[in-house]
Amino acid sequence: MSAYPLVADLAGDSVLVVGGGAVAARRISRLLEAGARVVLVSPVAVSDLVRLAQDGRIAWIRRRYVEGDEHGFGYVFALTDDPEVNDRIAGRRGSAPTNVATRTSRRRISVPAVRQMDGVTLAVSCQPPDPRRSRMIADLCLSTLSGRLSGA
Ligand SMILES: C[C@@]1(CC(=O)O)C2=NC(=C\c3[nH]c(c(CCC(=O)O)c3CC(=O)O)Cc3[nH]c(c(CC(=O)O)c3CCC(=O)O)/C=C3\N/C(=C\2)[C@@H](CCC(=O)O)[C@]3(C)CC(=O)O)/[C@H]1CCC(=O)O
Ligand SMILES: NC(=O)c1ccc[n+]([C@@H]2O[C@H](COP(=O)([O-])OP(=O)(O)OC[C@H]3O[C@@H](n4cnc5c(N)ncnc54)[C@H](O)[C@@H]3O)[C@@H](O)[C@H]2O)c1
Repeated sequence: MSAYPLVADLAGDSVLVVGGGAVAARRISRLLEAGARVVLVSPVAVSDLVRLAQDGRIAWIRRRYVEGDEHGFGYVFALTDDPEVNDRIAGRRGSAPTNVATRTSRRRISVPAVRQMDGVTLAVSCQPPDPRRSRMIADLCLSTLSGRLSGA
């Protein structure tokens, strides 16, 4: 894939996240910071997500994904540990841009390694995906820029 980077304004947008593991917790934390309304579909969730649901910060539908759940959402995150389920969600005809956590040819949007400081967002992504390299480069950029950004 030749990537086309975008910066999205998700404030007030409804986003569906399927799967409630560590990857979902990471994605949802950033989605909430961006002001998105998160609906989680998952039979089980990690403790951070259970707490967010208890506090009313996300809506948690406590069951497995059912075909059609993605209807009406602007963005979808298929983050279960079952690549077949994730691919099925991403492959639905007419569905919203979908992020897939497992290896796939159906990932329409990708999540970069992100670092933020002084109102600047750094986002690093590799094609093909190489999360460790992305993380390493993002950290390197951050330490290089540290203390040098204000006023720049
Ligand atoms: C940057 C970061 C952002 C984030 O996730 O928040 C991120 N992965 C992170 C961590 C991480 N990822 C993985 C591990 C486990 C061990 C390891 O390998 O180290 C860990 C470590 C951990 O979890 O701690 C394994 C893994 N990742 C992907 C696959 C499937 C594949 O390769 O297709 C597999 C194998 C799964 C399998 O076995 O099936 C795919 C993707 N991971 C991406 C992003 C996107 C491409 C980024 C790029 O452009 O390079 C993409 C395409 C997903 C997407 O877009 O959703 C974050 C660093 C956080 C930071 O420091 O900022
Ligand atoms: N993209 C990335 O950055 C990245 C990083 C690490 C791991 N991974 C891969 O992504 C997947 C998810 O990682 P994780 O650590 O969050 O996994 P996890 O096993 O902790 O969580 C998976 C979640 O999916 C839920 N689930 C399973 N089947 C479901 C279904 N049919 N409908 C709804 N929910 C369902 C489970 O209840 C669980 O909450 C793993 O397969 C892992 O290999 C991706």
